[in-house]
Amino acid sequence: EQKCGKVENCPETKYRSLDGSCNNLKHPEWGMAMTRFRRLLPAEYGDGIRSFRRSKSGKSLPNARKVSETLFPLTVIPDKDYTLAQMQYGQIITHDIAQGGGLNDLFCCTEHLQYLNKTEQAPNCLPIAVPKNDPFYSKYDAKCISFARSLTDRDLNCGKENKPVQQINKVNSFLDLSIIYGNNKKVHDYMRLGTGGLLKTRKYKDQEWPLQDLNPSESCALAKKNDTCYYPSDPRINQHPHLALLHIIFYREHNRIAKSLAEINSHWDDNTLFEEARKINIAQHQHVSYYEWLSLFMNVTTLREDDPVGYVDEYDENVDPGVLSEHNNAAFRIHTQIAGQLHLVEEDRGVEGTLRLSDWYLRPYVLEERNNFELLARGLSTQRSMAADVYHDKEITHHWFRRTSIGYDLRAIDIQRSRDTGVPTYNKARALCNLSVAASFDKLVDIPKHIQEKLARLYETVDDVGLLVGGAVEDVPQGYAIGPTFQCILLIQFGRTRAGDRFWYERSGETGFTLDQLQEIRKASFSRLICDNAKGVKRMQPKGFKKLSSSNQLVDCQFLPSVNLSLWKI
Ligand code: HEM
Repeated sequence: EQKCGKVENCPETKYRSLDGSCNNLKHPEWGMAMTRFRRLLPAEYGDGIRSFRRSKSGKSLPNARKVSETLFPLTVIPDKDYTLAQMQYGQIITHDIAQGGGLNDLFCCTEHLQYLNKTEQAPNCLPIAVPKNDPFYSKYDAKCISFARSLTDRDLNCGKENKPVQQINKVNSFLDLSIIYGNNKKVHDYMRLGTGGLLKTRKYKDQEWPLQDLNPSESCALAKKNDTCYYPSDPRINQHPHLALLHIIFYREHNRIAKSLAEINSHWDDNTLFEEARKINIAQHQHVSYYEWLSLFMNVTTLREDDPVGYVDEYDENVDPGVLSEHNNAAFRIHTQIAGQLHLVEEDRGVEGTLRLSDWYLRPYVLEERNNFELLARGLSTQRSMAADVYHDKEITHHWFRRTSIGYDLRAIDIQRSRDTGVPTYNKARALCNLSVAASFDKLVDIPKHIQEKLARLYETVDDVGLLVGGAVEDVPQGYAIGPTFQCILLIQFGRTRAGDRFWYERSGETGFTLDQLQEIRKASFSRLICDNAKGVKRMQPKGFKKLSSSNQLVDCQFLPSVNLSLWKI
């Protein structure tokens, strides 16, 4: 059954599948959608199988909301170098390779975080307090818990009963723009126009927009019935305006490439045009992700050389690209750089207005009003992201989904989610990374003293601190966005994501490009993507993830390197 990743036969094709199956011909299920997250370390559950991790002495760990409030206070400090685009591209990468959420019975408890300030304890739902007399309790608790209970270990764990539960990644683990193309045929086919290699789009104000979701439900909190909400090629597309904006950039980029290819190769049929455009779109995205984004973010010299010329053939069929739980449920949950106010920025880079993030969760239609799309696109690459530190914006730690509920704390959800998913302790991850293991709070060498003291007040022993919490409070070395433990995990993950992808864009052979084409792909940049797909943006700085400066000044879009598609002429 697909859920457990069984693939019978792999078709012969030079293009990627949608669900990631058959990328690896020896292990066709590796990296496939609806298969289990991988682990570096054994899961740590309270009962060894599925319940929240507990303290070493067997007690509940400190309340997640309390941990969030104590360790991740509210302050707005802009980053010195990065633009908000740097943060936003990170969310695109995350969504491209992982979608977790809950399939184990404690997931529902995480949903109750909004009640954390109340004191009564919910049965079956230990660390979360939900008042029984609250209407939400019966609605959610009963529904959730009974759903969860109806799942057997078999459902949860691909038939491996009585083994520690492993959560399922609903999307494929490859960096392949599945957020745009879908992870399954049904979604994919719905979006294909069937001619010219194009994706279906809606024309409005002389621009192309994604299809409207005709049955919007939980994925959208519409103000008025007919307001636009986008068809969920990825269910998270509507989450907030900047995320939807980058989705649209990639949609338009696909059609832009397909139209050019159709002019160059008029004999190509719909499918060839579609697959070749998809392949180029994905290649550019992989290039921006690794060379422009990841290299900014952390020291990737151990991951690859800076500026390769020629092919990079590192594919290894023994490398499993499946997303790691330690990555998805701890190290990569980098929510500290999120900004609560989104600037609307004019062509001269003056700020014309601001959108409050929590006003616009699940209301993407704001992009289509006035010229907001362009104003927000410029804002993304002009406004600075929040600093990579312990401080978080209250839009995310108090008001997440404020308009549809009383407001969640995303950081508390992260903390709870990592306990849900059996993520191991900080010390165990440090040992795995060959970093020092602390015998007491004051021996946490990468964590500042004042935070060591807070940890000591929250936890019984240093061995109770989870990877997500310990890693997120480490000192961040100058020029990086995360501390050494998270860097170690990300290096493992992104090393596997590349070396485990048979279709990696820098490879030679029939899945790759000609050398000349590859050198063209290497001209792709975030700024060029914006220039080509946000019509009203006429000037961008070459490095869109970095703030404007004397060495990164605005230039006319035409002067930014671009990929010459005429090299695809056959
Ligand atoms: C405005 C920006 C962002 C918002 C509003 C946001 C919000 C969220 C939400 C609501 C979740 C689900 C939490 C749960 O139920 O477990 C989540 C998960 C996650 N986020 Fe973010 N996030 C943002 C940016 C980022 C960035 C920049 C990164 C990394 C660089 C990131 C990494 C992750 C990861 C790895 C997950 C787990 C994914 C999954 O399993 O589905 N997020 N985020």
